[in-house]
Amino acid sequence: MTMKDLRFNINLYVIIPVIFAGLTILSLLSAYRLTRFYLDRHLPPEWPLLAWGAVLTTLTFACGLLVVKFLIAPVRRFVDRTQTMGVLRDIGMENDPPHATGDPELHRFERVFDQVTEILSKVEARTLFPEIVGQSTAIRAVLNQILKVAPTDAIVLIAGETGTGKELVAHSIHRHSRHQSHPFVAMNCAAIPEGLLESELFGHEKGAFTGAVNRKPGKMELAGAGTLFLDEIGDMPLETQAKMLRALEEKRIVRVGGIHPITVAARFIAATNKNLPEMVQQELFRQDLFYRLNVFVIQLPPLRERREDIPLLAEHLLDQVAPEKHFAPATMHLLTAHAWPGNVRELQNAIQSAAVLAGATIEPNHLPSAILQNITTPLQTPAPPLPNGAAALDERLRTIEKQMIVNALSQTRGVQKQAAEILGIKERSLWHRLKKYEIDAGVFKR
Ligand SMILES: Nc1ncnc2c1ncn2[C@@H]1O[C@H](COP(=O)(O)OP(=O)(O)OP(=O)(O)O)[C@@H](O)[C@H]1O
Repeated sequence: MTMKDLRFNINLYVIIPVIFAGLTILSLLSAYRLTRFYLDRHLPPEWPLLAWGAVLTTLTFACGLLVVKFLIAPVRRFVDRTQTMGVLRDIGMENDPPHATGDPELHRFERVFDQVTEILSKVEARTLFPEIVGQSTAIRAVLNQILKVAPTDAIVLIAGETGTGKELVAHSIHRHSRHQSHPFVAMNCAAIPEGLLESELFGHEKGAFTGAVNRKPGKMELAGAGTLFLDEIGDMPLETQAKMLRALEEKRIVRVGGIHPITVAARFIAATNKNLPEMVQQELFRQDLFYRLNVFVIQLPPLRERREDIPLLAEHLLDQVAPEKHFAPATMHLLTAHAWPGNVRELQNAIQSAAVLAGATIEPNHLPSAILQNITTPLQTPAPPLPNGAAALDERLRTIEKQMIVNALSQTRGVQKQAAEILGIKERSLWHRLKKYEIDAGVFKR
């Protein structure tokens, strides 16, 4: 805290109580003097005292108003200005629950402050983690966890389905840690043949086994004082797990075929898409290693549980491969509705291939067939924002109807007869609706 802040605090916290205490003392003294004055002259002091009391009450009331005005005015100015900026959601008080009590103005302040804090936290996340795209609550919680754990040396276990961004998160932890100026070394335990895993991890001496023609440092050594990211740790064989545990506990390793211990300075981050507790129960994963790894767990949510991130991610991923292209609204609806079992990686691949096929606009028929066939939640597709909170029911129904038609046509790859059957309407009726909504069934044909 600077000296200036300190002076401001002392001023506010001392001056206001001093003003009111001073007013009370003055009132007491003047009332005492007034009573004495009248009693000394054998006159009744009641009426003069009452009049004096009224003057003092008005004075104190005015002082209170001034203080409140002095304190509230800048807050109100700030709130008014932010409300006209348009970045805040409409905070109409009509949405307040009927039992809401208290000053509506304070309610308004509270809501604006909440939204401003939310926006600032998004801005902070964007600045600190430009590589991690997403504004869902789940992703923001993950970013907070990264910020918390990165400066510590704690082992981190990142759990999540394939393609959810585990390696990306491990990288971000490294970038925000004291190890950032040292290497980030990643090793996928599932991608290395069982017999070679130990030598990859700990290194080997020349002649340690057939083919070991030279001494080779392992990933732990290569990471130095950096970060070692062990992906798919659930696929590590039990024997290697025992050695890994020892390395984590003793912070020392011995190369395969070697005798000299080497100190390990790297920070460990592990990731898995398997259910490790279940594997422990089935004795496929060592319990002691699991406890050692299970210190700080970051659970990455699958994409289908944070659908609000899909449009952002899709735009970001398209920007990386074809910034001049854009999505047709129907394509974005389909992307948002898909279940994405392969998560962000699947989305990335879908966008890459669609960008190759498409011209300036990516239409539904440019998407991989799995996305067109595998529509799981047609009605959960978010409707485009409506013009105002009290938008007509008709408009909402039109949007839902249009989405259902688009989804049905996507499923049937533009075959109107089948689409009409899915929708439970006559083909003629579908034809009329296509005309009404200006939907070109041809774009769904592949
Ligand atoms: N939130 C995100 N923002 C931007 N890109 C992302 C995000 N999440 C994942 N990606 C991208 O998706 C791809 C897959 O991510 P990553 O390799 O980190 O997933 P993973 O969970 O480690 O996958 P696996 O389990 O298959 O190893 C990467 O290209 C990554 O950059």
